[in-house]
Amino acid sequence: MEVVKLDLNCIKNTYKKRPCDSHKGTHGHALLIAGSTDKMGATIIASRACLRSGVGLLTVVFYPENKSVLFNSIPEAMYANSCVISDSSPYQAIGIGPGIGVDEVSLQYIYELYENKLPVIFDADALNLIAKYKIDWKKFNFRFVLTPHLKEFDRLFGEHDSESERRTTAIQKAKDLNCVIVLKGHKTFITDGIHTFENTTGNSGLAKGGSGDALTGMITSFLAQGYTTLESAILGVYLHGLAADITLQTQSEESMLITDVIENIGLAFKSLNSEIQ
Ligand SMILES: NC(=O)C1=CN([C@@H]2O[C@H](COP(=O)(O)OP(=O)(O)OC[C@H]3O[C@@H](n4cnc5c(N)ncnc54)[C@H](OP(=O)(O)O)[C@@H]3O)[C@@H](O)[C@H]2O)[C@@H](O)CC1
Ligand SMILES: Nc1ncnc2c1ncn2[C@@H]1O[C@H](COP(=O)(O)OP(=O)(O)O)[C@@H](O)[C@H]1O
Ligand SMILES: [Mg+2]
Repeated sequence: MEVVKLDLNCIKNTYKKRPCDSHKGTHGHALLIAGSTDKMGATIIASRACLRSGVGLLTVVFYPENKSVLFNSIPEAMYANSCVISDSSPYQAIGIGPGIGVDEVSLQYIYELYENKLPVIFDADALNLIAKYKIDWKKFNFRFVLTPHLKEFDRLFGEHDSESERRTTAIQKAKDLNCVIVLKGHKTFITDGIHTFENTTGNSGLAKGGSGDALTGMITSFLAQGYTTLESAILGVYLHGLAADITLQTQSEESMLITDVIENIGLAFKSLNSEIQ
C-alpha cells in the first residue's frame, strides 16, 4: 500500500474555507473530557487548541475543584459535569482522554459512551482505559479516531519490535475496527485501513508533555465542524505540526512550549488560506 505524504497539496483538498455568513452553530459544538486534579494542564491545553481550531462552541467536563482555574484560563469554554456524556444530543463530537487517569471513575466515562452516536477521538488515558479494562470494541457503535503514541499503541495491540510492524498492525486494526488510527511520533502515520498517510510537518520542539493533548483538542474541533474522521485526523496532524514549524521563527526546538504552538495555530491557518486563494 502506497503511503501518501501528508503535505500542503493533500491538505488543500481536505480543508474547507469558512463561509462568510456562518454563525457559531455552523461550526459545531464539541464536548471535551480531559484532565483531573493533578493534570488540569491537559484540560487547558486541549481546550485552547480545540477553540483555536475553529469550533463554534466548546463544553468541557471538569472536576468541580478545578472550576475557578478553568473559568479564568478559558472563558470561551462552557463547563459541565460528567452527566452530560449520557445525553450527547447538544454536541457534534466528543474528545476524551488527556490526563483523565485510569481509575474506576474515569472508566465510567467510557461506559457512558456506549449509547453515544457522535464521532469520538480517544487519546491518552482513554486508550489506556480501553487496554487496562479490556473494553470490547464492539460496544463502540459510532465513528472513532485513536491517537496513540507508540507505548499506548503497544498497550492496545501488543508489543511490536519496529515502527514498520506497528504501521502494518495499524492498517489491519483500522480495517477490523472500522476506525481511523493516528500512530503518533516523529513522522505520524494515519490510516483508515484503506488509505495511509505520513505527516511532513512538525519538529522535535513537540517532543514535550502536552503536545498530544493539543492534537486531541484540534481533531475534536474538526470532527465537531463536520469533517469526517479521516479528514479530521489529517487536518489536525498537519496543522499541529505546521504550527510547531511556524513557532521555530520565534522559539527554538528546546524553548518551544505547546502554549506557543497553540498561539501559532492561527498563523498555520493563515498560511493555508493564503495558498488556497
Ligand atoms: N500538563 C498536563 O496535564 C499533562 C498531562 N499529560 C497526560 O498525562 C497522562 C500520561 O501521559 P504520558 O504519555 O506521559 O504517559 P505514558 O502513556 O505512560 O507514556 C510515557 C512514556 O511513554 C514513552 N513514550 C511516549 N511517547 C513515545 C514516543 N513517541 N517514542 C518513544 N517512547 C515514547 C516514554 O517512555 P520511555 O521511552 O521513556 O520508557 C514516556 O515516558 C496522559 O493522560 C496525558 O494526556 C501529559 O500529556 C503531560 C502533560
Ligand atoms: N520529534 C518529533 N517530531 C515531530 N513531532 C513530534 C516529535 N515528538 C513528538 N511529536 C508529536 O508530539 C505529539 C506528542 O504526543 P504525546 O506523546 O501524546 O504527548 P503528550 O501525551 O505528552 O501530550 C504527537 O503529535 C507527536 O507526533
Ligand atoms: Mg498523549
